[in-house]
Amino acid sequence: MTRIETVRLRAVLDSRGNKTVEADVLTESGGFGRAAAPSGASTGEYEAIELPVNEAIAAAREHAVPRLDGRVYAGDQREVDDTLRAADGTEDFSEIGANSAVAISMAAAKAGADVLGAPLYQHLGGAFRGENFPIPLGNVVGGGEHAQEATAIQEFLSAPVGAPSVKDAVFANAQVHGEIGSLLEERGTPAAKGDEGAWAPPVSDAEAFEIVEEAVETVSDDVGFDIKFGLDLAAAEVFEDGEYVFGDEVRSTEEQIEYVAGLVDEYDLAYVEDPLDEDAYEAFAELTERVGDQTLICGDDLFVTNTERLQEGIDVDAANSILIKPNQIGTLSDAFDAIELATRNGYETVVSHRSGETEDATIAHLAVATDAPFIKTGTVQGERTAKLNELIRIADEAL
Ligand SMILES: C=C(OP(=O)(O)O)C(=O)O
Ligand SMILES: [Mg+2]
Repeated sequence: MTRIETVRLRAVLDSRGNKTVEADVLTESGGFGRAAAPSGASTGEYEAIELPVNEAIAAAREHAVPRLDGRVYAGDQREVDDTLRAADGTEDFSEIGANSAVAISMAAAKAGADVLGAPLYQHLGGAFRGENFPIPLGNVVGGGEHAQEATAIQEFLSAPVGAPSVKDAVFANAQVHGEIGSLLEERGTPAAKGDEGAWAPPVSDAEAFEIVEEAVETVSDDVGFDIKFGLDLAAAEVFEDGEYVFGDEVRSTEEQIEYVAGLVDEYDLAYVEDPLDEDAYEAFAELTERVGDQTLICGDDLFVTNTERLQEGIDVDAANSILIKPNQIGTLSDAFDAIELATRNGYETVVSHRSGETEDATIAHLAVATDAPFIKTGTVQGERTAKLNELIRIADEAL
């Protein structure tokens, strides 16, 4: 049986060198699951609360663990996650921390899968899961909150939309990353890397567009399938007193809509995340009305994986896509609910990492389990390749 015997919590390192929560779930029959919480830097105002790690662990040990040990089945994800919510008692996990909650939720899912002898994506997706694989959106150039002295736009994302397989797509993104490294070297532009492993060169956004466009064209020609690119503008981070301040460029809301619509046309962008502020439902709707049939307009800080905020967006046609980050909302069940609501309403889902990550690969399984058309989980660097390589293994049935 999958009844939880013990939940263990500890602090481990994330990719930024910060502490994060890791959970082990052991079941009475010897099942085992381990998972760690990721952590954002450009966090949305409406996200569930990440507590300081020692506080989150102490609070979860006091309030959640006694309700789980010996009482709840790890294989019953809803029961695990309802128990976490009941133990917390707040809307936003401010008592036990969304970092403790999501680590326990994901570890329980893995323990449930272990007892069943099934891969995690199979346990989460069930027998009638579809057979699609997500297209990986790979961060290749970036700045914003993820790197100093780099682009004002947070992420330029390679989007290998024509790749014949997930493996081809993953390798193509890495090739685009490598090509950009060569282009920067040719230009004599020194470039560090940002938190997610993307190049973080000291260039303007306009220059970055030219470099990324050239790289995706070169690699697309080489591999023989279509590669586009997209953006995460993370606009809420630069919205100040009613204006969008991207480096030296300051724009009103109408100007920002005009600017982004122009970029979609000029670069045939496949994907545009958070082009406007996290409260700007109407402005989002205006942009979606203009270019939503040409590209994905995706809400990250806008929706924060929260069904209530997503429903508000659906009501006004604010976007046509949602980013899914389990730690934004606190449990896998909540993330599933957001995916289901999105899918029912014709929104595309993009399962996503955070800028602070660990080797945990749960999101690769979540994307496959839910038939998500996209996954955003970086391009290179160990904590990113952990998810990408897991996707390749899933496709290869090699788990
Ligand atoms: C992954 C992102 O960054 P962070 O985790 O810093 O929110 C994002 O904004 O989509
Ligand atoms: Mg984002």
